[in-house]
Amino acid sequence: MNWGEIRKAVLDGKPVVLIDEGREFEADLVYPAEIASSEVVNFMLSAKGLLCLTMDMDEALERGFFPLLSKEGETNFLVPVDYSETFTGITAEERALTARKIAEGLSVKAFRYPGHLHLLGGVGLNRRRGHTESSLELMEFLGFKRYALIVEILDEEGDSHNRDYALNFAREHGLPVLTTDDVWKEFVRRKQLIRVYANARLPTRYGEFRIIAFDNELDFREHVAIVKEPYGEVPLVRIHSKCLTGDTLASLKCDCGSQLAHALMMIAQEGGILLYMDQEGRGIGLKEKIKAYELQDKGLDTVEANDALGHKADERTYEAAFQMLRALGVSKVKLITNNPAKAKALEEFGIEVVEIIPAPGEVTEHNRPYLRVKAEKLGHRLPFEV
Ligand SMILES: Nc1nc2c(ncn2[C@@H]2O[C@H](COP(=O)(O)OP(=O)(O)OP(=O)(O)O)[C@@H](O)[C@H]2O)c(=O)[nH]1
Ligand SMILES: [Mg+2]
Ligand SMILES: [Mg+2]
Ligand SMILES: [Zn+2]
Repeated sequence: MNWGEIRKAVLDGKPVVLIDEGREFEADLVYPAEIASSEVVNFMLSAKGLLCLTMDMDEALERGFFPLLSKEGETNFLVPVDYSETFTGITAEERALTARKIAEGLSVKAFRYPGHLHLLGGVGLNRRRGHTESSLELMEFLGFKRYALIVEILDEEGDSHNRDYALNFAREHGLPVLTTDDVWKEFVRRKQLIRVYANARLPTRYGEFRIIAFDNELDFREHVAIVKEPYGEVPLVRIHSKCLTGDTLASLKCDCGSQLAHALMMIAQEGGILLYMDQEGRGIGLKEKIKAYELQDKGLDTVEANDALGHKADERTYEAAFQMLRALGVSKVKLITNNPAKAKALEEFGIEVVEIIPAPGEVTEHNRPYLRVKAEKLGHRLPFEV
């Protein structure tokens, strides 16, 4: 279903089933508060979770609603309310009325508290990837105000983490289904949160570049671009993940340092862009990478070591790389990589990968087993024998 079709279903009284795949595996029903009706609220209550109204936290505070203490990253509840002209506030009809009144933008003075409609404050999908934040973006994508009613779907046993039950529930009632990942991807496409902050000359051994730093409200990390102009309509692009040991300390355990040098040389000659991504250790961070090295010293390979530490083999994502390219006005690339996942990720966001150019790295006695594992387990296409 596209956004227009989902909007139609919603206007028809069908809440969206929003599945939190990968995070909590929870499914919530989500519905625009501004058009909440007695019927829809009554139906949502049949899902058995906690019916809440979500709104942007900043706005909730401005309007005088009271936040409850919550730990960093946890659900941000506010004191529940009833619209002042309700009787008890508990009925489906009265909760729907309270929801619509909140969506009208009335201040806290128009409500009694504590009441029967729980409130959740969203802190922005870039800061927290929960149902609360996702529901608010979803409202916006569907053309509604940023207030949603949400409720978890519990199964026969009362469990909230039953994906099949939720899908069945959706089918039975003809409800649209989305994942929080769908919402996140659309968010990344629609909202440009990375902007050029500084652009300076950077002469190097490989040639004369410019280095570009960004204001990054998407993942808040310090990625940079090293650019050689002119780079034309379809620039040569290398997305290089940080490797302190390989890039800076000349480690021979991996091929990163030599790949970086090679890419910079190519870009110096032809023009292009190197995105230097703050994604140390395939996204697990330096400390964890060194822990993984410790396990590799004991005989595990790079994938097994990540696994033993409870990490995915590769935890990188490329939303930031995509938005950096967009900030630089690039929509088509010739990508220097052996890793098909990078090309696939860019294409998902609408960047056209016109050509994939192999990224040769130096093979040493120390990195040969590592490169073999990357080819065998991580799908890398190596332009040389290992
Ligand atoms: N977790 C973990 N990360 C590693 C290990 N060895 C190298 N890395 C990291 O792997 C990443 C390699 O980045 P890239 O060279 O950009 O990516 P790639 O997947 O090799 O893909 P291409 O080089 O483009 O073919 C860097 O972040 C390194 O820090 C290891 O043994 N364990
Ligand atoms: Mg939840
Ligand atoms: Mg590499
Ligand atoms: Zn490396």
